[in-house]
Amino acid sequence: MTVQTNHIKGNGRYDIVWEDSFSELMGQIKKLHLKADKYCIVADSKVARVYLDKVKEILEKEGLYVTTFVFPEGESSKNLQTIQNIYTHLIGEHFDRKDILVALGGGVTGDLTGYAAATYLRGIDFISIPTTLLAQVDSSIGGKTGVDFEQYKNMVGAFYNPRLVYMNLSTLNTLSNRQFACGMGEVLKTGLLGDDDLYIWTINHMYEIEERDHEVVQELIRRCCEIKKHVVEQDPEEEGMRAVLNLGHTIGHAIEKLKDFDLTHGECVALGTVCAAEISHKRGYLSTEEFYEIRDMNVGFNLPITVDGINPNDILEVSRKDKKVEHGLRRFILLKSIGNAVIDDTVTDEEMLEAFEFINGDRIDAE
Ligand SMILES: NC(=O)c1ccc[n+]([C@@H]2O[C@H](COP(=O)([O-])OP(=O)(O)OC[C@H]3O[C@@H](n4cnc5c(N)ncnc54)[C@H](O)[C@@H]3O)[C@@H](O)[C@H]2O)c1
Ligand SMILES: O=C(O)C(=O)C[C@@H](O)[C@H](O)[C@H](O)COP(=O)(O)O
Ligand SMILES: [Zn+2]
Repeated sequence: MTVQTNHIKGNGRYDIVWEDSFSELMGQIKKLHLKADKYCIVADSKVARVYLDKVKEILEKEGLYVTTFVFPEGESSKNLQTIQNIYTHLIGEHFDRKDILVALGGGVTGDLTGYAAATYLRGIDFISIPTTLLAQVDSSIGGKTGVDFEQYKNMVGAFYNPRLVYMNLSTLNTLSNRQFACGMGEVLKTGLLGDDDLYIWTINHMYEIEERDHEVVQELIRRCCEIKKHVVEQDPEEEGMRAVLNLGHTIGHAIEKLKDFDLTHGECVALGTVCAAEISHKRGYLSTEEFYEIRDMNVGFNLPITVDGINPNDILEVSRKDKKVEHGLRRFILLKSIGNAVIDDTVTDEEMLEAFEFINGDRIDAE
């Protein structure tokens, strides 16, 4: 599948390749006719232990010079300090504008590597090898790169596309159940915002997904990629409708920050999606059955339905600093129906507080 986003600075066109091993990686890279002398593979400490040597060996077999940059795993590394460390490494290795970064890992690695690629020497090429479900269904596509700043999510970044997205689906075999569930948070979001058929198909295949049935997971990833491609090709730099991909993220990002990144991104998105569905239900867009089904799907896919230790007023405060705030108004993503998300800037503080109460574990525990 090829993503075509012509008017993004950098490279707007790239192939997304799904394979079950790394065996086709070099062939795909050769197709790009890159003029690089050097490759730097960026990976977090956990992914490095499992996959770094394999990918390095594949590149080195072609006589390429390969260096590696490994950072401590986790969201707490997604910051400007790690970006600076990448620059220092690249300068030390004399990387020039023809040389290549390779993001090997999950969304954190992709966001960091993409941003380093967008900014080092005003932009060098990068290749993405996503290894988490979340990265394969969402973050490796669409060119959003960046880092957190003062723990505010993705506050600094750039739209910058890779030259190639190479998915080796067998890497999911080593993913923990919690990280697999994290990816499911974005999968459920994707169906809800853009494809009711995918949403229903996902529910109907809950058992096979839980078992990580190869065929089913492969189809799941392809379908999510199709939807994301469709959205980002229409609005590559989020001037309008791309914001629907942010379903669940207004409250989700606030929870992520307020919980000091103890919850995964996908868990927070899943909680935020319940809140968005609650507001959509109160407004009469979703039926009571639809709302409760959305909430209960979190349970079905090992995602939370409550969070504790958060002052609801802090949700309001943090979400006022959301990137989607325009002219002081929060832009919220609501569900007009299953599979049809809309941007709405009329959601009030009261609606948000009421929705949060639905997932507020402190309140629910006290009952
Ligand atoms: N750019 C985008 O469009 C976009 C979209 C969605 C999310 N994101 C960002 O992505 C990040 C979340 O991504 P994530 O959930 O992949 O987190 P992550 O990159 O931190 O990976 C999660 C964990 O899984 C481990 N891991 C990765 N691949 C593995 C494998 N194959 N086997 C075993 N362990 C493996 C990692 O070491 C890490 O501990 C957040 O920062 C979020 O903001 C970005
Ligand atoms: O690609 C997009 O656009 C998305 O919104 C996908 C989200 O899942 C992702 O978490 C993204 O990083 C959020 O973007 P942000 O601009 O709200 O930080
Ligand atoms: Zn997300």
